[in-house]
Amino acid sequence: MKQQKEHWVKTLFSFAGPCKGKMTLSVLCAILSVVGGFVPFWAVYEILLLFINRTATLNNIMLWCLVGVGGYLIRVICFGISTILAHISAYTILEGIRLKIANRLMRAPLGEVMGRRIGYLKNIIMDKVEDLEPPLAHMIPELTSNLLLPIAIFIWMLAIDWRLGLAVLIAPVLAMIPMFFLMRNYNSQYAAYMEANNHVNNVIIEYVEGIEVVKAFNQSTSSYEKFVGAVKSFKDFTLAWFKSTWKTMNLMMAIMPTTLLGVLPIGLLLAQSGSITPAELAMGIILSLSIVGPLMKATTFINEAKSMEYAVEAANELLNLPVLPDSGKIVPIRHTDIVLQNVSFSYDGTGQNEVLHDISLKMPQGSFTALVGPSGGGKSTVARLIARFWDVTGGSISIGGTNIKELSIRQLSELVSFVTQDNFLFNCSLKENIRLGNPNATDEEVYAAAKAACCDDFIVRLEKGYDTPAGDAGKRLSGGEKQRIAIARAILKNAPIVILDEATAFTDPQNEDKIQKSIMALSKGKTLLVIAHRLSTIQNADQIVVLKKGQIVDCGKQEELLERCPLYTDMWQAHIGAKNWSVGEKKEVGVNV
Ligand SMILES: Nc1ncnc2c1ncn2[C@@H]1O[C@H](COP(=O)(O)OP(=O)(O)OP(=O)(O)O)[C@@H](O)[C@H]1O
Repeated sequence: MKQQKEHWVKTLFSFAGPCKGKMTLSVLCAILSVVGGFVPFWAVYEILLLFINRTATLNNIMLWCLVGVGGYLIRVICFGISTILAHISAYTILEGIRLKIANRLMRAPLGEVMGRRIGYLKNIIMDKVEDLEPPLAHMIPELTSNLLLPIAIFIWMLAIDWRLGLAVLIAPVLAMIPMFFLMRNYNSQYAAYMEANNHVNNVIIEYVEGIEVVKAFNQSTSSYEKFVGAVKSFKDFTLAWFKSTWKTMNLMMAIMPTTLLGVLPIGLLLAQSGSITPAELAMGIILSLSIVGPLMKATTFINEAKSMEYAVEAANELLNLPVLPDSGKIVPIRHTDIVLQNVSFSYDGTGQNEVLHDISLKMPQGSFTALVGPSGGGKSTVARLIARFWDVTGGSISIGGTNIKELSIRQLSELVSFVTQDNFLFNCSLKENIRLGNPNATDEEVYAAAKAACCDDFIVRLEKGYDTPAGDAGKRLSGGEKQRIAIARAILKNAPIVILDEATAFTDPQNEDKIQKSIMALSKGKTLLVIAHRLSTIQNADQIVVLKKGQIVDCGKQEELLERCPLYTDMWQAHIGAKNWSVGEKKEVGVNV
């Protein structure tokens, strides 16, 4: 069911909980600063009165000067405090949004997160959320004073004489006419601007993320041209928008400050007729001039509010990621048979794009199952569903007789070790990277796992050995070495179910033996599911499941499949042919994965 869209302001302020007090205080200080800002005007008025009434003495002039300076100090200090509190509140809100996004990413189905590009996630979590800071931090003190000040001035002028009050409105009201024309297409123009902006962002991210491929295929010129094209078209778009608005914008900016055009003649007429005193006229003129600055500044917040709206909406995309339901229950599991019962699945949740159709399969505890089949057949999808990266759309998956949805996500992750070819190393030492498999493991246990995974030899050769930061080591480690570290991690985790998704992808003649040994160490006595294109690595499996177009074509031991499954026979022959062709004299490894 589609969620009803929450207004962006509501979303934003739902993060203001921890700083409500500070925000309120910030508003109060902003109001005080506006009040303080009036005191100098009042002091000037009183001094004018002293001169007009011929009662001015050095003492009373000094007194009013002090009052004026005092008011000004209150204005400056309160504005400063309000700004500091508003900044603290803004950063608290930003922190709240980022933490909630991180939390949502953890609770969302893993596939939802992995389906998004790193650049895209970084752009939202860092850049878009950061876009909120300047308007948020400045809105409270500045917008409060920029709106309150003109209102208060208007009331003051009404109090002097209602006609003088109305006179000060003439210029702002006239300025509204070009403003109205300016705002007619504002929403659609801003949307187009954001689209152009996102396009540039995407091209930049693609350019940086894909730089390896670009260089490898010598496409740097065309990629650079695409990049330059995007930047140029963004410039053209913004300039065109600017050009289409600058006349109306300048007209508005020209009219807005002309408050004197109304106040001066009307004020003079009123003074001449005796309705207001000369001091009140002078005061009216000063006030009408001081209304201009704040009004002009207030209009800039229209743009800022729009940019906030877009930033919150971008953050909302991640804040509203679906959450994988977590039963939170720890269910006693007596065995680790994995059973897929009539499993169907589509990545978009619709029946039309199903990638698995009614799959039933049993992987008994301690057995070795291999998934093979043509590319795109659904092998990785089956593996990911067992690890619950997504939930099945039909049927069920159970471990030890319990539907995996009934297990807490933590329990399931303790039951399953998932090793893929994307072996991410965190920015800490290699030792800590291996220890991620079991944070309570001692150093000795880490070394033992590394030895079992055949990584000890290359790690000790590094200058700092196990303490080498993964960032430094990562540049020097081969794909196969990184993979063995991931396997060491999984050995340390010692989960009863092991899933290897293309884990032998980096196998080369030098590495194959070592990787196979490490996999053997990892999978001893475990329920093992292996996805492999290299059929020689799975020929001893207890059952080989042949998957094609999301359906099980056949299932059996290698000998059985070679006898009755033409698809498997073709694949095997292609593999043997390719292997003989590629490694020639290399001895075939009889692997018991
Ligand atoms: N994140 C995803 N979103 C949408 N569709 C996906 C996603 N991942 C895979 N698919 C689609 O699901 C189908 C099965 O893909 P899957 O990766 O499971 O196949 P596979 O048999 O493991 O392929 P290969 O051997 O090439 O890795 C394919 O059509 C693929 O395009």
